[in-house]
Amino acid sequence: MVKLPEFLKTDCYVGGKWVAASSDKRLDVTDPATGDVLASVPRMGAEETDAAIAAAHAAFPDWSSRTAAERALVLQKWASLVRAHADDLARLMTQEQGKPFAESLGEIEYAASFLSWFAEEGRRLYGDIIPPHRNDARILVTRNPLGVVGGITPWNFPVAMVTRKAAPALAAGNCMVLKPAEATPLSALAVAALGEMAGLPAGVFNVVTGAREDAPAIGKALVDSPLVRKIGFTGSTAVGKQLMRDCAGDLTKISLELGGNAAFIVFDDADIEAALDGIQVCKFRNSGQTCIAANRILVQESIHDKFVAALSARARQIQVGHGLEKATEMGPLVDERGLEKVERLVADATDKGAKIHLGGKRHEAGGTYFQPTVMTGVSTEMDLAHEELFGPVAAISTFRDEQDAISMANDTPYGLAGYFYSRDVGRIFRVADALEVGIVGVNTGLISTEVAPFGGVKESGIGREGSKYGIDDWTELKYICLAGLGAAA
Ligand SMILES: NC(=O)C1=CN([C@@H]2O[C@H](COP(=O)(O)OP(=O)(O)OC[C@H]3O[C@@H](n4cnc5c(N)ncnc54)[C@H](O)[C@@H]3O)[C@@H](O)[C@H]2O)C=CC1
Ligand SMILES: O=C(O)[C@H](O)CS(=O)(=O)O
Repeated sequence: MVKLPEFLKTDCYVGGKWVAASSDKRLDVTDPATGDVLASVPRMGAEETDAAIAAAHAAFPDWSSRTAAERALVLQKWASLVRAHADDLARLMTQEQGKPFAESLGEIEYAASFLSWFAEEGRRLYGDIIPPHRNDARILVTRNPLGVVGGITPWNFPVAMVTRKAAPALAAGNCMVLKPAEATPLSALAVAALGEMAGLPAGVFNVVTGAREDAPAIGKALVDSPLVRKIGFTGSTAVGKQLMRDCAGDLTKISLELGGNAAFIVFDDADIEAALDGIQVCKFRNSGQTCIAANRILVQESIHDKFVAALSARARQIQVGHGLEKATEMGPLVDERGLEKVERLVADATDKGAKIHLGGKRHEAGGTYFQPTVMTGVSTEMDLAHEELFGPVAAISTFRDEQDAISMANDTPYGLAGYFYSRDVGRIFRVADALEVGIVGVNTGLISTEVAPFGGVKESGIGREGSKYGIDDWTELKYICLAGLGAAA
């Protein structure tokens, strides 16, 4: 366990103070690999959330009136502190979320990159001066902060999803109340501690934690408050839709990064070894618990058997274990609920005719570990063709030709990411254009970067995070018609 007291926080961060719940109720945080209790955090609700909103509201005038360069200095300091504490943050993340230490380290750098990136994007929130419609006037357009904003984040990237929301929001001059996932609150509180060390003024960034059953009340307090102008959410499509319905009450803006059902297409002209490398990162990273994971693997008929054999041989080598063990390449699923979902989807598929080539069951290591799994003969009659697996299961189907692959890939209400491997340049442009997604990986399974717009279409979400586009949703335009200036001589 991380032993740096100024770093590991087990109370919530509200108005620049570390506080418990008014009820004193607390939630145990456990290591998914061992079931050991790591620490406990407050179980907050509407009352404490309202207090955090009030603190953010009180902090907004000063924070928003600072220059973008002054805010950037704090965010850059925050980024350097996150990087300076990468090992401890990564160790903490591995213990509360389960991913291998090397993946946690990678996520810490990814998280810091959002702070560095948006520190500078905040300094480029340029407006416009538009040629006026009358000659005694000037037209100005400015981009302004919203005020108090809310963030609700998931457990699968417990540090990067926090900074991917907080960095643009604060860089634009907003003040935030964040609710992290019940499974991984310690990572979010550690990020807040480093923000405090970086010089964030009291109330600019607030973190309220709670159990799963507290989430609706915290969410409702955020959505219903007339002071909260926007909610940024990453998580399941079901919860995202509910939040969007609730935001309609007083038209609170909302951006949604929701579930996916990514197709991973391997054409017969693909570099097979490269495609296998791509599946390694796009299917088995984070034990498959990412919304951009390869949920459906579509392999062209002529290379199917060779590909399945090669993939099974690779998957068989994956070292499963505790994320802090050096040899570990894949950790446990985050909780029993996630494990039962994977078991249900695998059983449904085999009942409907899918064939297991490798794995398919709980791992002999026990706990919430699941075996790296390779299944073939997957069809649209099976639930896992339509539902986010969020597990280390390579579900393979075959396709005849390019049009068949595109139709299968687009046959889903989701539209976050899609991947394909081909070395035919005409096919690359045709398929990239035809996939109904927000993100396309061509000859790669790893698309995550702070410089590119991350987000989905259809039922995978609204808005984009990261990139020069990622700050827009945390700002509002103002048009100023400056008239009475007299006509130019
Ligand atoms: N798109 C993505 O990155 C993610 C997708 N998922 C999908 O969602 C499934 C379930 O995972 P969960 O972690 O349970 O996702 P979830 O959507 O239930 O939780 C995500 C966040 O929303 C909060 N939340 C839950 N219900 C809420 C409510 N009524 N009001 C306000 N906040 C609420 C949770 O406490 C957490 O902080 C996964 O199996 C996966 O399919 C989950 C996490 C991330
Ligand atoms: O940036 C990423 O890699 C994703 O946000 C992680 S997830 O949303 O696919 O889980």
